[in-house]
Amino acid sequence: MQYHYIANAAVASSAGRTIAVIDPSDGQPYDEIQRGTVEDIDTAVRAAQQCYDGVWRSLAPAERGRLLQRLSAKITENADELAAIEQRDCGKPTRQARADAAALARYFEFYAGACDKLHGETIPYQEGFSVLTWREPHGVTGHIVPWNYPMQIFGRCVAAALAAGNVCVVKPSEDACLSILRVAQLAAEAGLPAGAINIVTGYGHEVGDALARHPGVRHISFTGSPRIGTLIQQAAAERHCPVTLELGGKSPQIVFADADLDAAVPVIVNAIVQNSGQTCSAGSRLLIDSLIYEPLLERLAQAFESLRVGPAAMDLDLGPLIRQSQQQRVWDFLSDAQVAGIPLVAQGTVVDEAPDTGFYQAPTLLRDVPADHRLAQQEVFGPVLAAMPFHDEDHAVELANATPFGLVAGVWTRDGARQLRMARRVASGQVFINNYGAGGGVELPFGGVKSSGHGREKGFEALYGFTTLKTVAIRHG
Ligand SMILES: NC(=O)C1=CN([C@@H]2O[C@H](COP(=O)(O)OP(=O)(O)OC[C@H]3O[C@@H](n4cnc5c(N)ncnc54)[C@H](O)[C@@H]3O)[C@@H](O)[C@H]2O)C=CC1
Ligand SMILES: O=Cc1ccc(S(=O)(=O)O)cc1
Repeated sequence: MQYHYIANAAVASSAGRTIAVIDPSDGQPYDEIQRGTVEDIDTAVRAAQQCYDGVWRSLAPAERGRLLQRLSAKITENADELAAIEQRDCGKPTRQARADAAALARYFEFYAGACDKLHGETIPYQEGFSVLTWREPHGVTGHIVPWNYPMQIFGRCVAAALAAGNVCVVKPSEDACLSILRVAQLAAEAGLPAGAINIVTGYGHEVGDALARHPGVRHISFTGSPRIGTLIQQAAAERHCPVTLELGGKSPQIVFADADLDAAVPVIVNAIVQNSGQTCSAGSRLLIDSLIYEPLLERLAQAFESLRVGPAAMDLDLGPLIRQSQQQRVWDFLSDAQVAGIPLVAQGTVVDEAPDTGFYQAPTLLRDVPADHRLAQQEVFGPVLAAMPFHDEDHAVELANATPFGLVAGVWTRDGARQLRMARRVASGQVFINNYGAGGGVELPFGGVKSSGHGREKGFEALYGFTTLKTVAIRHG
């Protein structure tokens, strides 16, 4: 049985109700989490505020940094255990689960080093004045985390919020929260004071909504679907609370005829199969120069056909999807493709060892997908790559920008001038030239434009979102 983690202690739901934890590799329940309540959120926010007022706000930034560094070391010491928890909870192949644990440690390491480097400015103003700015924390920050990368997304927002001097209340996904509960225990072992990190589990419409509405929460960071992002922003707007929204995308990989295809093919494949396509920054649209359309599709077909899907512990190319409804969502997209006559180029294989009760989906390559079809417009959040041809650079830009989203783009060309032109013209928060990273390194600011959200996570930039700027104007004499 798992409990909320509030003020460095395990706490049961005030309603005494629980939710089953399902292993996506076989669809069977194996644990229970607390089904939190509005009262549980209130308890957590109060604990956080007490920590902020009592200890956290008066800690020297360098001391905050030491605590975060200690937590990073604890995560590294316990990385195998954390990876094993995440693997079973989310269905991640071993390599991915280990990479996520390493990234979590790296978030705390990076932001530990940033605590004492976040400063304001002095501003030349008028004779007789000194003007300075201070970057002040919001206080209690709320974090609503999805199920696709629980450790990584927890790390990227909570480490930055703490580094900026805030305390955190976290609502992980009801579909995957076990690793986050364990990290909160490690934080206590690392010496973080009671109330600095508080975790309340439960359903989004119950505890997520309560967190977004709580008057004591002064900033919300949310990663998830555009529909829920809108609800969060509306709830926060009631009390003018700032929000950071990371809402996924329909990110294009744009391949010109002069591209190095040997380099591009494995990266294009990985960008859609990593985490079974359940990645906000998945490269889910493939725009191909018509001059190389057929040969590139042939190479990709071979690559897709070699991919194997199976139980997470088998550490194959792909594990299962997170839950049955996500599997159904992918099936619905694929059956729409069939009805629309969109050609299926290639699929990988679900291995015989995969139980029928698990949530498996073979990676699928589709071609000639019309730019206005929902497969080219909406996030599938599964391993489905939609390819389409373009005839020149303007057409490539037009297609790249023809969705409601704008999170990440990949551009493959050897032409230096075109690299820069494309980077300017594509509407997205990140552009990768001749590479593609699922969000890139910890150092690189990450976030979207249009329906992909607003605000930036990661890098130094994230710290600005977790602070508010105070201007102090002193008149002398
Ligand atoms: N950008 C990203 O990384 C993610 C995008 N998605 C997209 O969303 C689709 C649906 O997945 P879901 O799990 O349903 O995403 P979701 O947006 O419902 O869930 C994300 C988080 O929000 C919480 N939540 C749900 N309703 C809420 C509410 N009314 N108030 C406050 N919090 C709430 C959930 O409990 C979870 O912690 C996916 O197929 C994918 O397209 C989902 C997860 C992550
Ligand atoms: O799903 C969105 C997502 C998850 C992880 C990352 S990264 O690992 O920080 O690159 C980026 C986007």
